[in-house]
Amino acid sequence: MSIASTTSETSSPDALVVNSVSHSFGDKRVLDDVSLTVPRGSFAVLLGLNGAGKSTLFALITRLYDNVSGEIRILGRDVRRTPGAALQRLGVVFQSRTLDSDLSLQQNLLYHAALHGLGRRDAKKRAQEALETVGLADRAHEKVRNLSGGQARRVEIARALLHRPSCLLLDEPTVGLDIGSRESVIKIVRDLVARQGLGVLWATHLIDEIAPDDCVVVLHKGQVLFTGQVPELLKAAGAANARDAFRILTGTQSEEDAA
Ligand SMILES: Nc1ncnc2c1ncn2[C@@H]1O[C@H](COP(=O)(O)OP(=O)(O)OP(=O)(O)O)[C@@H](O)[C@H]1O
Repeated sequence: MSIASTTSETSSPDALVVNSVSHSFGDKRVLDDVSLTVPRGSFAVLLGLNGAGKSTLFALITRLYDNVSGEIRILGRDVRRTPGAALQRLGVVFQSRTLDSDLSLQQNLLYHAALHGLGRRDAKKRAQEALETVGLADRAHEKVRNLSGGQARRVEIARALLHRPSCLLLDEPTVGLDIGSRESVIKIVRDLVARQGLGVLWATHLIDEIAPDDCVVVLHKGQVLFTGQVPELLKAAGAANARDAFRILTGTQSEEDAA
């Protein structure tokens, strides 16, 4: 990840650019001049404790809230000026579960595809492909309520891929999952980056989800404290491992601060 942001539209724009974005709820400033860039084909980790501002940033990127300051671009398209074109290139897995448990996996996906204006036949084909990508094609006609938490997350990833986005946002996608399910979800997303060149922004408070060559953005109390790869993080903090580096940078001490 580069700190320098691509603010103009180019022939090969970054998957996501957030440039000098701030946000307040009333008097409370929860994001303060936040900038980050996720190039295509890269896995970027937005690392922050509860309350750091990760979900608020996601709400601004997805236009749930309006960014009144700064600039957000998806594949070069400004989300405020050209929201349709920008959001068309974005897939999102939100923190809270949003599948209909009384519908089958395929029905959940077809419903979402219809919202994106996909025709029925195309939607069925894409739904099958997306379920194959997450290893659940053989469960397409089962009800979501029969799935484990990790499997349901994988369906949400499949759903986020239906309209073939170039940028994928995932907000704490592994919370509440056991170790095996977490690993499977992370692997699916890393494979999407490696094989399909998606740019991924993965928000988490779990330091052990970071791989050495990931781009890491440390967000703390609404401010970006660090942007770069793990070796630079260790160097910047003078620490032996990422957990210690995070604690030093954020001034947090206790074990439970960053799991
Ligand atoms: N709608 C809101 N109104 C007022 N304050 C809010 C609102 N949403 C979030 N906040 C506050 O903004 C700050 C950032 O919250 P946010 O949910 O973005 O953090 P987070 O990093 O996603 O943490 P978590 O994982 O716990 O959701 C917190 O102090 C939170 O209490």
